[in-house]
Amino acid sequence: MSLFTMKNVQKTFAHEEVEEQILKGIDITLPEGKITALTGASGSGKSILLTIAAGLQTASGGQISFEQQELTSMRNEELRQIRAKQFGFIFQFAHLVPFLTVQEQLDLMLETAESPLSKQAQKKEIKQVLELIDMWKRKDAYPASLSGGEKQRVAVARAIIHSPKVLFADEPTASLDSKRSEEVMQLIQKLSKERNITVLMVTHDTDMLQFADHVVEMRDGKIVQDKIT
Ligand SMILES: Nc1ncnc2c1ncn2[C@@H]1O[C@H](COP(=O)(O)OP(=O)(O)OP(=O)(O)O)[C@@H](O)[C@H]1O
Repeated sequence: MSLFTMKNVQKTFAHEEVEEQILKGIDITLPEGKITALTGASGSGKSILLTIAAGLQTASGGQISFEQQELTSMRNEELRQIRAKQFGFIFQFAHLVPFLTVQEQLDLMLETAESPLSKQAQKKEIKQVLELIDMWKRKDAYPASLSGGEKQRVAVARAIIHSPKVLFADEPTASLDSKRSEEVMQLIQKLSKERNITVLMVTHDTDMLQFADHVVEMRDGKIVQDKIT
């Protein structure tokens, strides 16, 4: 049994009397501990699929299973617990909390995820992760004083500090230049390998596909290519 699978996922939106099918039966299995990139033309349904997979939006049909649990038939509270503890999120913009320091951003994440670690172990983990992303020296800095690349590195650290099993990333490099984009992707790749995190990432940037182990191309709400690289 795979860690995370989607079967015949559908999404329909109703505009006035007309129904529009945005996702037309998507089947994807995420290889465990690897990076799956979801790519394809604008409007093909990539972001909708990512938000549905992450339990942030409901599907109109189909099944999504994580560790043999059916996310699509789960109650809201159960789903919220899984999202908070087992999933991590990165978006196009870092969305750091402006009045918290770098270190406090990670503290807050551990608290939100109800980390089972002792306070001392949490401190150690934060230090280790900030060293890993080369931001320990900026631990007391506020987001306003960080560069775009630094902010996104902190966002990556925040997304994995609670050791999620699955990381969902929606265009994580879209706000960065090509050098910073590569740095952020190298970081995601390294963390995914070291911590056995399964990653589902939406990207329209073909240069970022070199970091993926599995590439799924979408067109018009369907999968047109599914390739393990
Ligand atoms: N709430 C909604 N109601 C109706 N249609 C929607 C809604 N949300 C998204 N859509 C439509 O669903 C389609 C797929 O959107 P989605 O954001 O998933 O595309 P995408 O492949 O991620 O595109 P991009 O690369 O431009 O971000 C689009 O045509 C969009 O307009």
